Amino acid sequence: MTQTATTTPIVSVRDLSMIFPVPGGQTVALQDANLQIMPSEFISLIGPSGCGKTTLLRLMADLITPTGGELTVSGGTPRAARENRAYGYVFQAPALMEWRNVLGNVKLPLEVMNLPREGRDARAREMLKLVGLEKFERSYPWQLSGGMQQRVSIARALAFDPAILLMDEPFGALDEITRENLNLELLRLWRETGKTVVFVTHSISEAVFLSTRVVVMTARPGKIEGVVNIDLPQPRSDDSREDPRFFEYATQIRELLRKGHA
Ligand SMILES: Nc1ncnc2c1ncn2[C@@H]1O[C@H](COP(=O)(O)OP(=O)(O)OP(=O)(O)O)[C@@H](O)[C@H]1O
Repeated sequence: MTQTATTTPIVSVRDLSMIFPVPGGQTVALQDANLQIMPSEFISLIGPSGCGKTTLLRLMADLITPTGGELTVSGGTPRAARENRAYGYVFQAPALMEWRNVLGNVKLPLEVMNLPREGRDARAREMLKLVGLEKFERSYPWQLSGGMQQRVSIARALAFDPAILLMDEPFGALDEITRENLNLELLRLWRETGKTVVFVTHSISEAVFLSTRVVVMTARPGKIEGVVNIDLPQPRSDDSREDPRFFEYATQIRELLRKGHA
């Protein structure tokens, strides 16, 4: 039984396409993508602007419907997965409600989902502890740094215990040091929770550092150019960045990006 659980993909993408009609034509945002994501993997999607990274994430989250191919999540439709609260979504901007304090923001999805009132505070506090913000539950978003705000939005995304965390360039707007710290925190959180993470980034080093596999995408049409297994030891640490293989993986990804560009 355990074996079945570990060999069945949590996300299965087969010949998936997304074509948007645009004035005077169409945009092929994603063409014939194939990808199998196993439970508890950390997958990064990397590629130039317009290669379909966000489109792929939005398809998985059932925010848009594919124009071709097949996509299953936990063996069912993306809609069923959404209804089963399989997804937590983290955007580039933290998108917190300014008039709610930190606890109120993290509790929001639990209120929207109509979860029992008694459990909401406890659950929100638990998530704040997980992201190291338990002392800030009464603060308002404007009182927090950008990195702290993004941690609140991660806690919010985790509040109803989704199996899959979809993250669309969550650290793109942060300075390098804050970003590296949050990378380490995210990995700790990933190890502790066993979530499957699908993470969009423009940074090759961020993708190598975080991921078990990196999906390299190219634009016009948006497609998957290749997938690179990142076989660096776990848990990753600052030392991982000094590992000679780190540079080899980065070079491999850069070459795939160049190939797609050419
Ligand atoms: N709703 C839409 N209607 C029309 N075109 C769209 C729509 N959504 C995305 N596109 C187009 O599809 C292509 C892929 O977009 P997508 O946002 O997935 O790219 P991306 O790789 O996430 O880019 P970025 O790195 O800039 O966020 C782009 O050419 C984009 O303009």
